[in-house]
Order: sequence, then structure tokens, then C-alpha cells
Amino acid sequence: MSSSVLTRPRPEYRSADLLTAYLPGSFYYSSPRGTVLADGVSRAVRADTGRRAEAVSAALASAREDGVPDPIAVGALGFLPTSESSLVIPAVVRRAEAPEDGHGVMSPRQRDGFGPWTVTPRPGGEVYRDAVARALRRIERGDLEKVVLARSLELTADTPVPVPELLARVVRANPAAHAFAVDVTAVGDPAPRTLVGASPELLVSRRGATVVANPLAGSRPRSTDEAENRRRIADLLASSKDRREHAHVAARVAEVLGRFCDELHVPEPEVIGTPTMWHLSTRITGTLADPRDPASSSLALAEALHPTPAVCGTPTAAARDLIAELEPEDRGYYAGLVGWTAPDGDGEWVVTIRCAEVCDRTVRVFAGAGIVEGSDPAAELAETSAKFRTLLGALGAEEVA
Ligand SMILES: C=C(O[C@@H]1C=C(C(=O)O)C=C[C@H]1O)C(=O)O
Repeated sequence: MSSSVLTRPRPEYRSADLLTAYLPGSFYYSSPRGTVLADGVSRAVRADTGRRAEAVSAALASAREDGVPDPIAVGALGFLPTSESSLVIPAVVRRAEAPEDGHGVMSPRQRDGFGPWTVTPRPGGEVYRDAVARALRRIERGDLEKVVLARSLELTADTPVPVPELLARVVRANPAAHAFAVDVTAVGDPAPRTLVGASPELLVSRRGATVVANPLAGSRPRSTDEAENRRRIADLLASSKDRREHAHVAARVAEVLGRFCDELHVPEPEVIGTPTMWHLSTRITGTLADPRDPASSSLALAEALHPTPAVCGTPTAAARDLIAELEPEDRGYYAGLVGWTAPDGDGEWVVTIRCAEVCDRTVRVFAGAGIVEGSDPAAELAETSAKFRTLLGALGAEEVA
């Protein structure tokens, strides 16, 4: 059994201390599996899509030769194969258990908004509804079966956004999420740029020979009324449109993992909740046929799975083309992947959703929704507004979507 981020004999920190120690430029990632805070750069990994796992293995080996103790690679990859990536072997890694529950209660000061905000929808709601209607015509014509269309909100404040405080709020709001903050500063940025979010969607986690993936698709907003929530959950489970939307993702993830596993368990979908949403969810588990094969490292598996129909569509190439045609804005890191991988192949990668890119005074929040036959443009627009709430709540800007 290989070691994992939790079981390695490392100095033990409390997860809350790592959150406090986070500074812009650090890499922070926490999930039910544990917390990682990484600083400094021992090696930056630059490689094309499909060759990244290989480049990471080489960089990890050379970092180890140079005396970096227990190196891992961390970072984020963008949505498109041609998108930027931010993948590094950090100089220092601190590890802790998963964030504890109970950080969720905020003091009155923490509840104060960061704003006031000026908000620009990119694109506006009408343009988004029109794009959904066009996608539905393409689906009807038989060009493709599913496409995920996204939009964003650009929020601007009078003063720079305090990223450590934003991350702390995001983690406290949902300690069970896969929360992250990654430095994604690019050439030409006027100030450091950080990708911050709390993804509910596990792309792939690997520990020894065991792999887990948890595709989501098919959604309802969460209500504040519990009876209404019970109705929404029942409605989601009974909806043939949402079940079809979900089946595209579960089938694709199972098909890809099936190539690497000699045992795969794909249960029936169930409903999971986040503080803002309900989703159809399938928790797929498998046993790798050859855990020593570099093609089975967590990053290699993540790259083989990406982009799943949870963020792109079916078939993949047709959906990617339609996204390029109908979405007026570049997705950047949104709908990509964030995570870490170790030399033995263990690691964890999540789908980069419920997130924002923060640069100086500006925050860009992203959300998308899966379109299949039977989708309704107004409902899909409302679904993206509900998904924005994960970040808008943390920014004290719930009213703007
Ligand atoms: C694309 C997003 O979410 C994805 C799409 C979903 C859907 O269409 O129902 C549900 C969960 C995610 O897989 C997003 O949050 O931006």
C-alpha cells in the first residue's frame, strides 16, 4: 500500500492553521482527504496536454535528487488543451487533516461584504438564453447530444480583494468541499491572479490501486425551506431529462476509468447537496490493473478523463466546437482541473467549478449548465445564477446575480 498525503510521516499541522498561513502565491487545497499548503517553486512544469504526467514524473524525480523532501506536484490546468496551466513542484509542502466542521459560523464582521461591487455579466442573461436556444436546435438536428454552456460575472470593488479572507470564507462555508486557491498569474497581468473555489466534483482520486471519481450533472438550487428541498430532490431523481444529462457524464467517466481498472463499481445515481445546490451524483470506485504504470498516475488519469461531459458535452469534440462558437468569452481555468499528484501516482484532482479568478480589485465568477433535449433556456439561466451563489455568498454579493 503506498503512502498518501495523510499517512506520510510529515510534521502535523491543524487544517485551520494552514488556512491562516495561506498567502497569495501559495497553493492551498483541502478536501475530505486532507489539506495541503505549498509554497515556493522548486520546479515549474511546462508541457503540452497529454505529456504533462510524464513531465511531472521527471520533475519530481529531479526535485528528489536535489533534496526536496517528499515532493509533490500541484496546480491547475485550463479548460482547453491550448489553455494556460500552472503546475509546479513546490519547495515546501505542509500537510494537515481535512478541515474540521464547525468553522461554519461566521462572526458579524466576517459576514460584512467585501464590496460595494460593480457587476458586469459576461455575457448578459439574454445572450446566454439565446445561446441555449441555439444549442437546443443543434441537439434537435442531431449534431450532438449534450453541451455545457457557461457565463461569468465580473465584479469590481474600490479596493484590492483580500484573497486569504475570501479563501477562508469559502472553506468555512463548506468544509466538505474541495476548496482551492492557486496562483495563476500570467504574463501581462497587472497584479497577481488567483483561482479560488469550492468544487463539489471529484474528477479522480487515487490512493494505491484504488481510484474514485464522483461525476455530477443534473441540478436544482437549494432552498431555505426543508419541505421545498424534499420536493426538489424528489423532482431531480424523477426527472428523465436530468437523468439523461447525468448519464452522459457517468458513462464517459466509467468508460475511461474502465480502460485502466480491472474492477469498476458504478452505482445508481443519488442526490448530493452543497450549501447552494442539489446534484445527481455517481460515486464510481475502481481497482487499477497496474498501479505502477505511469499512465495510471492520478494526473495521467485526470488528463484522460478531462473534459468530462459535466463541463463540455457529448461527443466531446462537437461540444467543444459549439462552446467555442456560442460562448463569447474564454473560460480560462474555469472547467479545467485543480489538484496534486505524488511520485507514486497517488493524488487528487477536482473539476474547477464554483470558482472565481481574482486579480487586484476584480473578481470573475463562472458557472455553467448542461444542455440536453428538453432543457429550458430560462431554467438553465436560473441554474447558473444559483451556482454563482457559492462564490457570491463568500464575497457578500448574493444580491447581484
Ligand atoms: C458546469 C458546472 O457544473 C456542472 C454541471 C452540472 C449540471 O449541468 O447540472 C452539475 C454539476 C457540475 O458537473 C458549474 O458549476 O459551473
